[in-house]
Amino acid sequence: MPTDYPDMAALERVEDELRAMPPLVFAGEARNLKDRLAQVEAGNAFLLQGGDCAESFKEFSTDNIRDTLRLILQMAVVLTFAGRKPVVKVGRIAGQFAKPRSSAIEQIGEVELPSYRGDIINGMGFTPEERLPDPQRLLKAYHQSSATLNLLRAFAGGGYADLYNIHRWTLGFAAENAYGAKYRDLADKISEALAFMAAVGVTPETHPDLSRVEIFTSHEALLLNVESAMTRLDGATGEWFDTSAHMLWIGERTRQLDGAHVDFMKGISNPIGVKCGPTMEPDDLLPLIDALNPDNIPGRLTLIGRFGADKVGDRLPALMAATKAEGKRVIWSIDPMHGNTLKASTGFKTRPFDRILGEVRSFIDVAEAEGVHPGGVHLEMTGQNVTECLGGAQAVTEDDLSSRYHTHCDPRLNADQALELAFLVAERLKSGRVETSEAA
Ligand SMILES: O=C[C@H](O)[C@H](O)COP(=O)(O)O
Ligand SMILES: C=C(OP(=O)(O)O)C(=O)O
Ligand SMILES: [Mn+2]
Repeated sequence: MPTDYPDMAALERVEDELRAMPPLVFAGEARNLKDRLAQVEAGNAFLLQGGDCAESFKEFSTDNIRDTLRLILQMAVVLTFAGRKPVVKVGRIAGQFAKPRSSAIEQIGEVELPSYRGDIINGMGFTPEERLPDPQRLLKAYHQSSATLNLLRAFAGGGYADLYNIHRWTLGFAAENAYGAKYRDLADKISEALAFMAAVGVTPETHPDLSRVEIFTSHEALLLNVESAMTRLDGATGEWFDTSAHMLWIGERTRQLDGAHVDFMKGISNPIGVKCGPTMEPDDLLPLIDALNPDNIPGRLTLIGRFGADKVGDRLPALMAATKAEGKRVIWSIDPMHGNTLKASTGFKTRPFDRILGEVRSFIDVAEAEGVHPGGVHLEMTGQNVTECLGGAQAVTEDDLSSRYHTHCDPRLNADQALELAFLVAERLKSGRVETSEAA
């Protein structure tokens, strides 16, 4: 529970308001996601989870939401085509506002101020006023999440995500480079396949799923006062659901077995994730799994490794071997972002694309060696043409970082880099296709 609001009574009033707000998602939708994730656990599908590190009030716009969705759709098409498996699409979106920070204090020169903790708590500007927690921000984040979700639902079901529109998704800056061209080739092949299917009678009229997609939302369940205020009883089943998102995850800094975050997540029935960092041992992981998924329900629990390209090969095998040996029905996914952050000589927080890719590759290697399905990727990315991560086909350099560095917290892959990563993962999934489906 945050205690550093200047007016705690005002915070409590806002929490009461949130308790009275309509849910952002329904229990049935969260259950649907759990079913889709059970297919990932069984090795029959792949999880693509991605979006901003930190959503912000400033970057809230129709274009940003559309471009993030477009990128997710493009990546999903690439992964589906290669892997021949459905891709479960989960955005870090419509609620991903709160940030855990390494340090409670930020110092610039002689001045020390409380750190920025995400727009849902305080402001990014380096002034005492901005850094003061303001409860009204909780309501602003709720309403922004609601509008974001509304637009996502409209795009997902109202024609934009129609596979017959696949060529329209190529519009945008990513269209002009090597991976844009590769994407256009793929889109051509899919259009041909759709034309063939239409000729044999499979059309959106007979198969409405061809013209809509399922997109789910997720964020880190960091602010337990907010998550509790959004938790509702599902009358149909008597289960509690956190209705702020379909899926919630526990961050690397708050995954203590006897901690409040684990305790909260035990009580909700949404599908959940846990970040697994380089200090985690099998003896930490197994009790955590028992606490969070005591009935071993497939689709309930996703383990999101985030070790660093240099550590994943050392740290992951024992964890994967333990979950396999103990028959734990969990999904293994990889977040190749948070273990690969460094400070550029110019002072910007950044991540080299080759390390990000390296961690994904090692993850797939380890999973194959352990006979485990490499179930998914968890990415910080944006549909915008930002310069936050180094490298990629467009070779963003340290000097380029300052030109379009817009993130409110961690460096994100831009649309080019994310699409490139999807193609490279797709190639690996393609080559592992036979073994993976046998293992499933
Ligand atoms: O998104 C994750 C964390 O909030 C972030 O990596 C912490 O960054 P910091 O080390 O700059 O606080
Ligand atoms: C805080 C995050 O990651 P982690 O908990 O893995 O550091 C995040 O996903 O933004
Ligand atoms: Mn982050």
